[in-house]
Amino acid sequence: MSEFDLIREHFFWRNIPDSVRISVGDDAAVLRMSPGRELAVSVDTFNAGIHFPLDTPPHAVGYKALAVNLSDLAAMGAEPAWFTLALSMPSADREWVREFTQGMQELAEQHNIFLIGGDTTRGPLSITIQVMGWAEPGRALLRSGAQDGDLVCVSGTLGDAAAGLAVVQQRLQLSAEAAEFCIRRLNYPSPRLQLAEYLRGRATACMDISDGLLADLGHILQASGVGAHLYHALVPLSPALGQLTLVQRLDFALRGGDDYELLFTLPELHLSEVQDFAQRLGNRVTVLGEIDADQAGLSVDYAFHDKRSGYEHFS
Ligand SMILES: Nc1ncnc2c1ncn2[C@@H]1O[C@H](COP(=O)(O)OP(=O)(O)O)[C@@H](O)[C@H]1O
Ligand SMILES: Cc1ncc(C[n+]2csc(CCOP(=O)(O)OP(=O)(O)O)c2C)c(N)n1
Ligand SMILES: [Mg+2]
Repeated sequence: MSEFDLIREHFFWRNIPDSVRISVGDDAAVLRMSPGRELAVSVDTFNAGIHFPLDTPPHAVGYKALAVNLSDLAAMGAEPAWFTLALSMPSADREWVREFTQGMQELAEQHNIFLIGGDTTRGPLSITIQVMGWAEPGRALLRSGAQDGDLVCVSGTLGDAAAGLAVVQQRLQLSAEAAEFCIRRLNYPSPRLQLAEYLRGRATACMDISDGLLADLGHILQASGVGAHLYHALVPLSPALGQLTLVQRLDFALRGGDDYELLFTLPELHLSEVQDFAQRLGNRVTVLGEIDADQAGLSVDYAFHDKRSGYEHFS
């Protein structure tokens, strides 16, 4: 099957939204801008063997490659609009591409984001997605902005995906039920777009957790020029991790990464409304600590056995 057959079969999506004048099939997409709004843009690469195990089902690869990018739009409090897809793969495996596109399209439909173009090449399996979305002028959620006394909050539970990866890589054994839950959390992260929208105008700083809580909270603290105290007993853990030792659980939850939950700072007066809203979405929001402007960096009431704070590509 040729490159162009693949593109025609899988990447020409129907129901083109009004905002797209020219989509897949020309030299560039042409988009209708929305006056009075700001455009949020982010790109992330997803490499086989680095970002996902080689034997990950193609449906999950397509889903997650888009999910991690939608999570960046959520982290900014932006509304998804369009994305481009650069796909490199060793051969034109029609069935593989079909399942990959299905996974991606399922999530794209849920969040109203449309594929407007891309590139298809031969090479090691690698997916690069660029997402674009709308932000209200001056109201995007930034990493800077955390204030003394704000609560440090997180959505969902942490460490499930890292435990799922350890199970897939046969470094960890869990009960069949717990293993299935954690592998699902690894392969099908949920971008927290609705919660993020509610955080606009309430949270003072926000990001998504990709590299691990400690590493990513470090980015908020640095961008905001403040420190924080974190209490390890408050970290939200799913029942699936209940079978692990404390050291294992905290390692996955604090430094494992791949969570794609929201990490944000919140003035205390907004806590109960944010928690109620999260609960209505079937999610939860947990307070892990507080911002302290007089503190240098992060203090955690737990002694780690090494200095790693999260996932880092080049160390
Ligand atoms: N090669 C690059 N060229 C330009 N900017 C980059 C490059 N790599 C990363 N960045 C920028 O550095 C910042 C941090 O990147 P990253 O850690 O990938 O963020 P995230 O975890 O949100 O994906 C982002 O603003 C990103 O756009
Ligand atoms: C095979 C495999 N090894 C390791 C991981 C764990 N992992 C890979 S990348 C990553 C962090 C996120 O990736 P990055 O490229 O840093 O994303 P960004 O921070 O740019 O969003 C994690 C936790 C994985 N998911 N699969
Ligand atoms: Mg990145």
